[in-house]
Amino acid sequence: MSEHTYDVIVLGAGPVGENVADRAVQGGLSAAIVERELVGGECSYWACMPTKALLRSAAALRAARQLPGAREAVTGELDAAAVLGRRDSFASHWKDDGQVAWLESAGIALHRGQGRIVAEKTVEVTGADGVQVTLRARHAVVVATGTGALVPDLPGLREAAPWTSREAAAAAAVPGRLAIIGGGVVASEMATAYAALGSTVTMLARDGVLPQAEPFAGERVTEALREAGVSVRLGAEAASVHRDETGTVRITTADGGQVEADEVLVAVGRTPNTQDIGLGAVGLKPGAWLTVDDTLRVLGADGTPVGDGWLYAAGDVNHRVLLTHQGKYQARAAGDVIVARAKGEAVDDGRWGRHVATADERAVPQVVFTDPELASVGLTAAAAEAAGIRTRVVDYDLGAVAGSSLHADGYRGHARMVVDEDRKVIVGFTLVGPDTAELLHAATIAVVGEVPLDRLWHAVPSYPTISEVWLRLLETYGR
Ligand SMILES: Cc1cc2nc3c(=O)[nH]c(=O)nc-3n(C[C@H](O)[C@H](O)[C@H](O)COP(=O)(O)OP(=O)(O)OC[C@H]3O[C@@H](n4cnc5c(N)ncnc54)[C@H](O)[C@@H]3O)c2cc1C
Ligand SMILES: NC(=O)c1ccc[n+]([C@@H]2O[C@H](COP(=O)([O-])OP(=O)(O)OC[C@H]3O[C@@H](n4cnc5c(N)ncnc54)[C@H](O)[C@@H]3O)[C@@H](O)[C@H]2O)c1
Repeated sequence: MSEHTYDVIVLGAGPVGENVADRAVQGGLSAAIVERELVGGECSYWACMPTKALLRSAAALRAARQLPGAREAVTGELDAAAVLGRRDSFASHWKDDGQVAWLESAGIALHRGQGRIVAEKTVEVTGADGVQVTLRARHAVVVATGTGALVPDLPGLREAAPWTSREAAAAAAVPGRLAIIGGGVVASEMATAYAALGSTVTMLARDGVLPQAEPFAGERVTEALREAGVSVRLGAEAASVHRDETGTVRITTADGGQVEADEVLVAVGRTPNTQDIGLGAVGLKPGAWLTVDDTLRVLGADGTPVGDGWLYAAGDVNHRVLLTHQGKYQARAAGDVIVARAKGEAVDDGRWGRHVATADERAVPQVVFTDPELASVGLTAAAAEAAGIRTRVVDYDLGAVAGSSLHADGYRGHARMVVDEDRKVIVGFTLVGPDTAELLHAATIAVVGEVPLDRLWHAVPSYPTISEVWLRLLETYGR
């Protein structure tokens, strides 16, 4: 068995693993990455990129149809085959040559195969051909193995060969009827996409639509999905699933109802890829989420770093935030702190320090690419109150802003800012409305920068943009 030694070994070449390795190399260390499927991970081939490609053309068509002049120029229907074709190219046709070339240019070694931790700072890689290689780390091993779709133990579900987010993202054809179990982010985005592509979509949203968001956002998205022809069944719970010999899937709901479909998508959350990575060798439970400290070191059952602190976990697998951008943010902190510790340099682990992922706690931005989009950062009003913050909630009708009415006829949307009354800073901001995604970063800066409200009066939004909602919210709050 061949052996190699590197300063840092990263398990998983998703967006997070790639970024940890890159930071380590940029800091002067050597790094290797282990990948069992495609370099680029879930995000590139089965998640962020292909799903957003599935959604984008329909959003552009809707935008054109809301404007006289443009509307008349758009006479046809959405070309589903062309959308799927564009999606294929955004998934790089499920080939990772481009990302492998990037790894090479970044000076990161690649070992293909399943990586398992077999001892302290030691990883064994088993290639598809069964050949094993041993990798030893001088300083750190980083687990960035991400997640897979959670398939619940519903009678008949597995036998019915359900779609997970992977099949929904990579489908070669649009099913006539699509049933979706779940009401979260994947369910809402895929209901939006497939309804636009021509499927008859039924959504069984047991816990509501986008229940983690501000309630007005979930309500508006529900309304829009229904306007788009989706049957949204709030509170409906799938009890059993059966696919018959003709291929038709029948879902029986807890209240005895039935839904028929050609495919059923299960979108009820994620499970960590930690089942077969050797966690038992370091006293951790296989299949569990990895708990980390603020510098992303994995903690054992006693709450202290595993070993002398050589094991790190970043991205989805640590369950802090399951978003690519936030995982990459953790990766920058983890890569840099590994370098600092390796060189004996000071660790900057205070709040908002270089080596911690402080924003994970209360300043996470997210865009849900439904139509209308939901863009949010920080805490909802309910979460802020639950955290003991004395809040004031300020709402504004996004459609009443001059820039919105210019943007699209009949523009509908809503904005909310949640103010910490003791500190007079914004702790949460939510926008729901067409094309709000690109407005979000201003709010992220305000939340992370803890910009005082009285200073925000001097941040003047351009006229006539949708961003003028900032001024309207401040006026509603009062000076
Ligand atoms: C349908 C869908 C859409 C999404 N859209 C967005 C979006 O628009 N924006 C956003 O920010 N987030 C989105 N997300 C979330 C995003 O995909 C994840 O947060 C992100 O992929 C996490 O990156 P990661 O590197 O931690 O893990 P992953 O991307 O899952 O990468 C982990 C890698 O590790 C490899 N691996 C696992 N185990 C081993 C092992 N033992 N040995 C070797 N290799 C291993 C895997 O093959 C994989 O390549 C979406 C998720 C889904 C499901
Ligand atoms: N645009 C984006 O940022 C984007 C897009 C897609 C996914 N993601 C991320 O990927 C992750 C996974 O998304 P997801 O939609 O699978 O998870 P999720 O946590 O967003 O939603 C899962 C939903 O399923 C419900 N649920 C759980 N068990 C159920 C059951 N047995 N029956 C019916 N409903 C059940 C939950 O109440 C929840 O609302 C999320 O953390 C999300 O942030 C992000």
